[in-house]
Amino acid sequence: MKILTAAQTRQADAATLQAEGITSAELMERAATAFCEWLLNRLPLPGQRPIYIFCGPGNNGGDGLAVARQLHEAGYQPQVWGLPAARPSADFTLNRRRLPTEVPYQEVDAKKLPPLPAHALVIDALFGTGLSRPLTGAAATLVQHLNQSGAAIVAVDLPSGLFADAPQSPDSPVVRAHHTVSFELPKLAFLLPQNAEFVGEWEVLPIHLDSAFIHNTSVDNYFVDDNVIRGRLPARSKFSHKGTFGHVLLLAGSRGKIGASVLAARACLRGGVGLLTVRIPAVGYHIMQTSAPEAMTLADPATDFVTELPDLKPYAAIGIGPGLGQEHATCEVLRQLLRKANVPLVLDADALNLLGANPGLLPLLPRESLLTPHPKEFERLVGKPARDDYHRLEQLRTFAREYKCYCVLKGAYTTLAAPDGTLYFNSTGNPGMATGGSGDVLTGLLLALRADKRLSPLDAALLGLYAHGRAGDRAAQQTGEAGLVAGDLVRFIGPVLQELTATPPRL
Ligand SMILES: NC(=O)C1=CN([C@@H]2O[C@H](COP(=O)(O)OP(=O)(O)OC[C@H]3O[C@@H](n4cnc5c(N)ncnc54)[C@H](O)[C@@H]3O)[C@@H](O)[C@H]2O)[C@@H](O)CC1
Ligand SMILES: [K+]
Repeated sequence: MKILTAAQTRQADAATLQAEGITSAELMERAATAFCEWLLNRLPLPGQRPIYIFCGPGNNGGDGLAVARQLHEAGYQPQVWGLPAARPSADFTLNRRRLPTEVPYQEVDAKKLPPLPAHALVIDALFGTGLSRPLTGAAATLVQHLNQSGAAIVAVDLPSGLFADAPQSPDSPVVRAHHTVSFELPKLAFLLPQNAEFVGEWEVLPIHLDSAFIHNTSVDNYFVDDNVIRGRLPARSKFSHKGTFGHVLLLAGSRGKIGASVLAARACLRGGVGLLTVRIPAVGYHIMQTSAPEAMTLADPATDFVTELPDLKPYAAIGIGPGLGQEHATCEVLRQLLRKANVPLVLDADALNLLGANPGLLPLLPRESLLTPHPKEFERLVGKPARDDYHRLEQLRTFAREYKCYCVLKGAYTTLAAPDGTLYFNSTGNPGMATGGSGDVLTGLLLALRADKRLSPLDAALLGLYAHGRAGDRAAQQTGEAGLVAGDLVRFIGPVLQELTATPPRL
């Protein structure tokens, strides 16, 4: 799914009007109808809960007025409050006129704001994608009033005061919505941790914007949901053999962190790899042999950490990092690997910390390497903290472009940057996955998929991130979020990959 900017959304609206020969008021009616359907499925019967609709002067306010009319038609009695405005939009004015006389419309007086009972439902239709500057004056006072009311707030399209795709100034108030109900495509603002307190739960309802326009519009950001991923994993041919799915090497583990290498190895095996060899310090030899008997184990001559790079010839892809430690000798192994490898690399955890501590190694990264830092590891990689979440995304884009790599920033809506700077936001996963070892599982899974020659590097990465999150969602259904441990994810990798596999066309 594409993520459009506010400007592109306006163009999509215009393209839809032209392609369908409809008026902007008709498109507004479609948005209001979709919103009301969503709301009516959740509202108690009329009369049980007071509904207040706050409307701004533009088309977001126009949506609010159309919603008020439709709720009235459904038997509800909303109160409508409008911000005083010198030049309301044409569709605002039209819908203001269409508002039945039984629906009270009052202008907001910043000095005498309406009292809002805590059990009220507030619909925030003050500002949407047309917000052009931080809120001040009556609008700012009203937003603060709504936030302090304790009422449940549903925002139409965007919480008012929030920009769709840019940071807001820290002193501008923003509506703290419990739900944000938007149209057609998600907005970048919904995906950033710094906006979570304003956006709440979000939903995108289809209003059938012109699909040809959306198809032909190039974007910097994508949202990766089930529709994007399902069927991306090709079905296995009846005649495939273990060579088809590649022989991979995993360099991992150090004394006290052998578990990380075991989790990555198990995930790699469940990810469908043909053969797996693990390079591990001698202390982990027996542990690996008993915990993951399907893997071949190459013990390092050193007891506690990896000090020697094995012959790389047999391998279709190589992973390095889980539990590796940051010894000097291990850093030399990484340096040699970066110099010698001519197959896809997956780098995680201590391999990234070593890169961060030795930035001279970064230019050695082979093209299309896949790196999987969490925000702290990413900060070490780029050497400076981000000002905010938007800045971090730009750092991520720049990093991927500069080193021609795929770089994953782990977290809610884990974000993949491709070498061309495009960002892909993953939609699966839950807070239960914020637990030790879940990154090791991701590394193993990505390594298996990266070795699968049938998948492009982009598809391997997108599929791996999506499947990892979905395995986490399945696991959490059984264990609860708090009870989830990384090993639980491994059990669900197989079934989830099966669900995402392409099915042959029906006869
Ligand atoms: N494709 C879609 O998503 C559709 C969007 N529609 C709605 O249209 C909205 C966009 O409408 P508009 O472009 O009219 O924009 P808005 O309604 O978001 O706001 C624009 C108005 O607010 C004023 N304004 C901007 N910043 C301000 C500030 N800080 N303080 C005070 N006034 C400020 C502008 O001067 C203008 O009058 C969307 O958010 C959505 O709700 C729907 O009506 C139809 C379909
Ligand atoms: K709004």
